[in-house]
Amino acid sequence: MGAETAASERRLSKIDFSDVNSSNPGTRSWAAVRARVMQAMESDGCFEAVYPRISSELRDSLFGTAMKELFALPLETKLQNICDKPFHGYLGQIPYLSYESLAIMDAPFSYGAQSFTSLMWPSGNSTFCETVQSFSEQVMELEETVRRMVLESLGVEKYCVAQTESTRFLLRVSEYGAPQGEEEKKLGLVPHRDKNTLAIVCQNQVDGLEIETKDGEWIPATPSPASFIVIAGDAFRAWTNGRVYSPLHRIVVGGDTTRYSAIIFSIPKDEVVIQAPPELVDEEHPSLFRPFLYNKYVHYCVSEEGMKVKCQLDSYCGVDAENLEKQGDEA
Ligand SMILES: O=C(O)CCC(=O)C(=O)O
Ligand SMILES: [Fe+2]
Repeated sequence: MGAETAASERRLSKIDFSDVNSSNPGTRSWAAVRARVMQAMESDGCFEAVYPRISSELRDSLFGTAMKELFALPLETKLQNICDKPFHGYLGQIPYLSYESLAIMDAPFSYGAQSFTSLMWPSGNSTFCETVQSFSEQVMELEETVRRMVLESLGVEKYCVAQTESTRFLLRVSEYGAPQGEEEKKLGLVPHRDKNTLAIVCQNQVDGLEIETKDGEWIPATPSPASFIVIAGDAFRAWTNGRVYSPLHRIVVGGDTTRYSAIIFSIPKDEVVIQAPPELVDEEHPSLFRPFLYNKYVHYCVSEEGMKVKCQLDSYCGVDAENLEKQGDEA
């Protein structure tokens, strides 16, 4: 990968949520953080959120115990994590990637955490179940805070509750094996854009996530131990009529230490039509995307045709390339 991954001058915005209280969104610190969130979502579709409310003990029990126990299970047990929806089950055994990953649907809720736990450990593992559920529930709060801030910035916060009601939350836990002494860095996950609304990424203290800026520069995410990386996906880009950007990102691993990540994805329910609200479409902001069904879009993305195109959202439902180019020039 060599020069392509050379350290970049640019950094992701680092936004401190310590003084932000989601049950009190009227404060001055809320407004200040909100302005920075919107700016980052427009320019990069991504930022680092400092969020010390999630304790280091909880992170430690997730990364130090729960995930290690999970990935140490026999492959045939992990392979039981199947789902007919793309990206909703076990991923791994891909020859050129040192990557293995499991998806826990509805992890913030006890029924979700419990059904996954009993699939992996039929005789039970209550510590695993509680750790996963409690972590996911707390990260879900950060997701809702970020999403509310974006909607408020755009003057469409009245849609917040309905959007949450048509959202499901999935926790994806992943293990990226270290190249172990090999000099070259290795690809852990291919460049892609997320299809869903938002992803809140937490990692053990091993870096590897890189995000491409609009000008094609790859910037490494180097989150602090109390930070999360927030990444916007295509569904949010479409719903905001292109105000929010959905960046390409990839994982590159090096060194001797295994990287673990735990990501809460907010995902529109299958039957949800993704369509920008009328307030976000006007003369200055012509409609960029045709309305689409979320699950049909995801199936397109994994189809032979969808895998070939550079920007899946534009190809699938972009109104016209001219508007998109204009938007790119203004950015
Ligand atoms: O593991 C990470 O840090 C990010 C992985 C990712 O981009 C994904 O699962 O969509
Ligand atoms: Fe991703």
